Amino acid sequence: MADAASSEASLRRFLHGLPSVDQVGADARAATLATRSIKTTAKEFAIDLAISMIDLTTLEGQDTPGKVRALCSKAQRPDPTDASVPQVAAICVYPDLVPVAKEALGASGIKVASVATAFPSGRTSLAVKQADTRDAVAAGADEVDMVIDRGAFLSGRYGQVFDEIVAVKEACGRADAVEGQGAHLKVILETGELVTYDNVRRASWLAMLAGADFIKTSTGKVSPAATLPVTLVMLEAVRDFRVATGRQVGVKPAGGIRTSKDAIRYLVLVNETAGEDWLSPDWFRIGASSLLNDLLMQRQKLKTGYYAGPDYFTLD
Ligand SMILES: O=C[C@H](O)COP(=O)(O)O
Repeated sequence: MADAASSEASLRRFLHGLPSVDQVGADARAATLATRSIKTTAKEFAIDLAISMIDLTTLEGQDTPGKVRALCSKAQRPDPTDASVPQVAAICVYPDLVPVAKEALGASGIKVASVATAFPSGRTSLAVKQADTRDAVAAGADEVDMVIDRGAFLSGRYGQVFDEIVAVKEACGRADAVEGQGAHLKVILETGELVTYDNVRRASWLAMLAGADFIKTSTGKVSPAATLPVTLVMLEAVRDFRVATGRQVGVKPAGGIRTSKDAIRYLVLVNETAGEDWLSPDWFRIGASSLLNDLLMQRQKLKTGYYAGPDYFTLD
């Protein structure tokens, strides 16, 4: 395994030596798991678990400190009338808004995740990507969501992608942290641009070999974003990577996940593919800008028997 990362040629040999993904099989398995029904009690549990796994995201050019502060209050008390609703896992913002989120979240325990490395395209020099990352971490980001260079990956320049991830991981280190305790690094594969499931599997392994703490499907800016079959392939990769190396890596589908039904399908997929060890916000996140309200509505329906309607909750 250590050999795999030692040179461009061995990296290529290793990645192309991974078993091919059975695309029809992956699609069929994801579709079958998506039809699995769960009991009401399990649904209540699943909704709260899904809320606790959300990276509540705003990544718009028009974002303002005020919007981020509102999102941070929502992250801490998703339903102000019901203190039993769990808080979300993290707030995900652009780097310049990290200080605002950090201050608003205080000691809540909610993480601040920052996109970096010229998100969403990733098209800039490595020096600028590292500076972008260092800035976000210096401003207090607990987690960094970087994008890989899809152009380099699709051209087969795996060593370049590997080295960039290693360099960004280094930039995640904090001056005041013990070695190995910098910001957590989520590596966005942008699977909607990777063309094949084999590429998704290779990119997952490449990112993990280079030191990713999480692998993430998408920026949310490219279609298709997260899908169940692609997430299935990534969950198989983290499962197999742990068997091979003993190191556990998390998974984050992001983009286009808007309903409780979708969120629960992802949880079933995690349970059936990687296993229970991944069913926690430490190892599975859902990147979403507008999923939370639907989860709150379904939660209230389960508890009271009626829907409160979207106007009852503050905007996502
Ligand atoms: O990382 C999260 C995505 O950017 C959010 O995408 P979404 O707006 O489709 O939920």
